[in-house]
Amino acid sequence: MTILVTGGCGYIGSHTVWALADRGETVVVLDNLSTGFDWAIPPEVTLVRGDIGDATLLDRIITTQGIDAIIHFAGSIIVPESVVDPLAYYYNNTVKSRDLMAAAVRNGVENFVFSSTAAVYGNPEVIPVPEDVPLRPVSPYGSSKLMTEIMLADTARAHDFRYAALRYFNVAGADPKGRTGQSTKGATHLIKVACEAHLGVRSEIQVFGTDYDTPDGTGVRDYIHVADLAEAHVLALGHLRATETSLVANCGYGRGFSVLEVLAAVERVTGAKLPVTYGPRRLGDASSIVARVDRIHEKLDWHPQWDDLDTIVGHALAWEKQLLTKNVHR
Ligand SMILES: NC(=O)c1ccc[n+]([C@@H]2O[C@H](COP(=O)([O-])OP(=O)(O)OC[C@H]3O[C@@H](n4cnc5c(N)ncnc54)[C@H](O)[C@@H]3O)[C@@H](O)[C@H]2O)c1
Ligand SMILES: O=c1ccn([C@@H]2O[C@H](COP(=O)(O)OP(=O)(O)O[C@H]3O[C@H](CO)[C@@H](O)[C@H](O)[C@H]3O)[C@@H](O)[C@H]2O)c(=O)[nH]1
Repeated sequence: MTILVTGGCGYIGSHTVWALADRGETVVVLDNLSTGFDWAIPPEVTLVRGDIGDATLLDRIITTQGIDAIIHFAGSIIVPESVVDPLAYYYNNTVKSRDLMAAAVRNGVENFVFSSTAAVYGNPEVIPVPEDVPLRPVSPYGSSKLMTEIMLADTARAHDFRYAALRYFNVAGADPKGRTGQSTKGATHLIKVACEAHLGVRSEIQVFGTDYDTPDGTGVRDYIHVADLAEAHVLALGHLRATETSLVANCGYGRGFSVLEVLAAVERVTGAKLPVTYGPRRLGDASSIVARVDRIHEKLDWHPQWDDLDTIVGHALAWEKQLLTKNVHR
């Protein structure tokens, strides 16, 4: 049984590929390296450089490699970019996910794990937000992922096909063993940007909006360590194989931190003041999103190991220092 991991050279994908390899699973990665890195995965894992929209390539990989499951990370991930160029997001995230699902159905692949997002909730009325509230995304990015979830549910009703849609909240940190991390150039994620600002890779970090309806006026998010998220994928795949039932689950810790609390954690971990400026709200940003997490604990028996903001920041910072010496963006 071989697992096809799309987007496996990216941030979350590479952590999951390492986690699968650590457990002796056989993995094939399909990645077009638009934002991923070939060195981010274990050397023994097969990498096919190509696009998830390439039906011929998908048929060839699935039939020649004996694929029984797909974990689908490949996609475009920047919320404000999706506001500026929505059709690019619907193409890469929605249209091409449809192509990948069609290849799965055509070739009899019955297990499909999908990277969904807290962005499907928009500005939820209930916080922590459970999975079964009405979904009202506030960005094309969130809509592109919701449309994929809808296609997955319809496909599972029509075919021998089951899926896990994992709704990630804010993913941060890096492999505790230092084998991979978030390496994207020009990343927009708060903890990575703050670590870059600390190391002088950026001149400053700007707080986007101080007038939200939150305790300190800045956006609140549920930050989850990427290694715990990778483990959730391993468990979700086990769930699909063992129970043959689909699952939609939030992936977070169930508690929120504001932007200012995160920046304070970075200052605590580094022992240095950050160069902070204050600006307007960013396009497409929700005010506050925190996960309700009963379901993932109950269905997957998930036991997070790294639920601590300072630990997440520490691992992110250690990786950022490695990136400086690797000089990957030269
Ligand atoms: N990072 C987060 O906080 C977060 C939160 C929620 C959901 N997600 C979702 O998780 C998934 C992975 O995100 P990430 O942070 O690792 O991003 P990433 O940009 O590091 O990884 C995406 C990977 O997919 C590849 N890719 C993109 N389009 C492709 C295509 N058409 N064909 C083949 N490969 C393609 C890229 O080269 C890259 O390796 C995405 O689907 C994203 O929407 C991320
Ligand atoms: O330089 C920065 C970067 C971010 N923020 C704020 O920090 C918070 C978190 O922002 P960011 O780290 O960019 O994450 P989100 O915009 O919340 O989106 C992430 O988390 C979503 C799930 O909630 C995923 O779907 C997206 O892919 C992923 O980019 C938000 O309030 C931002 O406004 C700043 O103030 N300054």
